[in-house]
Amino acid sequence: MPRCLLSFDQGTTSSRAILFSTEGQILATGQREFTQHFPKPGWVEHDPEEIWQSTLASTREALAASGCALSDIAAAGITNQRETTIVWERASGKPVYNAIVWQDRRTADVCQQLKADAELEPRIAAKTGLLLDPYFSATKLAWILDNVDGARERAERGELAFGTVDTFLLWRLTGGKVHATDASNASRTLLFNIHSQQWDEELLQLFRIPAALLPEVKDSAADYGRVDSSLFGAEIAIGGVAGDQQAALVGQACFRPGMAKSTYGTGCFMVMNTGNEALKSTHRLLTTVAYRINGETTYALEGSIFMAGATIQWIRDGLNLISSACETQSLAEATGYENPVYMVPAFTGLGAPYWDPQARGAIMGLTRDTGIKEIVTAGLQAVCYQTRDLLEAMALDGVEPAQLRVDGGMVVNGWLVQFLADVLGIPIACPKVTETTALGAAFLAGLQVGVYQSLDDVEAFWVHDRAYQPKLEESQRQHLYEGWLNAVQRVRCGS
Ligand SMILES: Nc1ncnc2c1ncn2[C@@H]1O[C@H](COP(=O)(O)OP(=O)(O)O)[C@@H](O)[C@H]1O
Ligand SMILES: O=P(O)(O)OC[C@H](O)CO
Repeated sequence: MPRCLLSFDQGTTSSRAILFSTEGQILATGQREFTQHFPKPGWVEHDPEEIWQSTLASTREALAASGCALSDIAAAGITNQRETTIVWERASGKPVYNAIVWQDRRTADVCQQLKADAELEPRIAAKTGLLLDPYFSATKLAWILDNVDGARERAERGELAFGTVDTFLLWRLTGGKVHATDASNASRTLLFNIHSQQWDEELLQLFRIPAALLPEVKDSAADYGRVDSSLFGAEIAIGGVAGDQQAALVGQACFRPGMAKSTYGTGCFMVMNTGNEALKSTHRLLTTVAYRINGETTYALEGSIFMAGATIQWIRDGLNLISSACETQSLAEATGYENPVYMVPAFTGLGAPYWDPQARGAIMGLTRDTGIKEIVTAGLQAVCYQTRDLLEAMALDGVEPAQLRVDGGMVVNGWLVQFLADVLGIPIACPKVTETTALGAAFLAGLQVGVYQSLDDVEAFWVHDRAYQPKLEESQRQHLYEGWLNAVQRVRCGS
């Protein structure tokens, strides 16, 4: 009986491959960082060939470290940075342009022009659960078709294929045999109707996207073909695909309505399971597909923050105030909660619930005795205040979670997580296995090949590690948060 599951976890800054036991324990990991390209202000690109090579290298590293025979692998799952848009030639598999990354704002003007028709955004939101923002794939895809020589004509002739990163990897892994995505990834494109679960004709026309480009949309646990044997030495069944934040919801075992997780990596993404109801937010959160299994769609509400760990990277690499992210904890401990400095890291505008692409970052409340530690602490606090913004929006939508499960690279910082509990006023739980994104994809793959019969089977594998209880007086919690709201108000440009 095969005893492990392989996960390809293709993130914004690195590609990881993780082998899990069928009980959800990590057996081996491989990881490769790759280059971030910033060709113009507000533009962010990745080289798809580098995404591919780093995926191959990290997988080979994990396979070698695990000592697992390929025949031990029951199935593989793919999870990925979402929205990032790639177009390639069907004949050669060669991309026609770099991947336009989810953070890229080059199509902000296009979105702004479309918003001039006040009825359009609500109509799009009703179909897709999303807003008119450059974050999503549709305007990025249109940009490639309009700016790469001959791309539109070739797309119309059926010579090109579009995909988010899962689809591109699937194409490459299967040797060009499978052009597919899952419903959770499709739901981030602005082209997919989350109610009918189909690509939407009206949206394709609006964004001028030829249907011939599009992949088939499958369940998140489905037959996605097999990894070509030439790549790792034997075929491996691909049984699961999900966008990374939805996969983390699965890896955090948030299977019941009201359960929520928040992932603190480059950005922060808070996702709450809303069951089979596509709950419509009236406070600018996104409605999205959490996962689709056996044709049954589970929906989620999501709040997306663009700058979480990336704020700390900027403090480290842009300002050179620290030499490593882990220094932030002791600096924050030395500063304490009553920090008069507020940082609003709106470097690429503000995401949920403000959706203000024109807002820009600011540091406020500086005095003559402000030093490095206050600025660093303000960076950590900003991540927590932004999470509170999301929680407030969920509460106004009538679905506040009673507890939050957290993961991602930042949650090793105990000060940050305690401050988060204090600012939110709800308990926070960290699991033992924090690679929840990869774990979620592995669970979906295991479900498809019969390692598990249902998601109930994997619930027991979520093992609690640390809990943080809120300790702050309500009045102090409010006082701190009001300082944040005031700071945000000052950087807003309106949207
Ligand atoms: N001790 C720490 N305190 C605060 N932030 C940290 C700490 N360690 C890492 N980080 C931040 O976590 C992020 C990395 O998290 P990770 O989940 O690997 O990101 P991603 O998957 O988006 O590439 C980095 O942006 C880094 O700045
Ligand atoms: O790769 P991450 O972890 O930064 O996640 C990126 C998100 O999927 C973007 O929506």
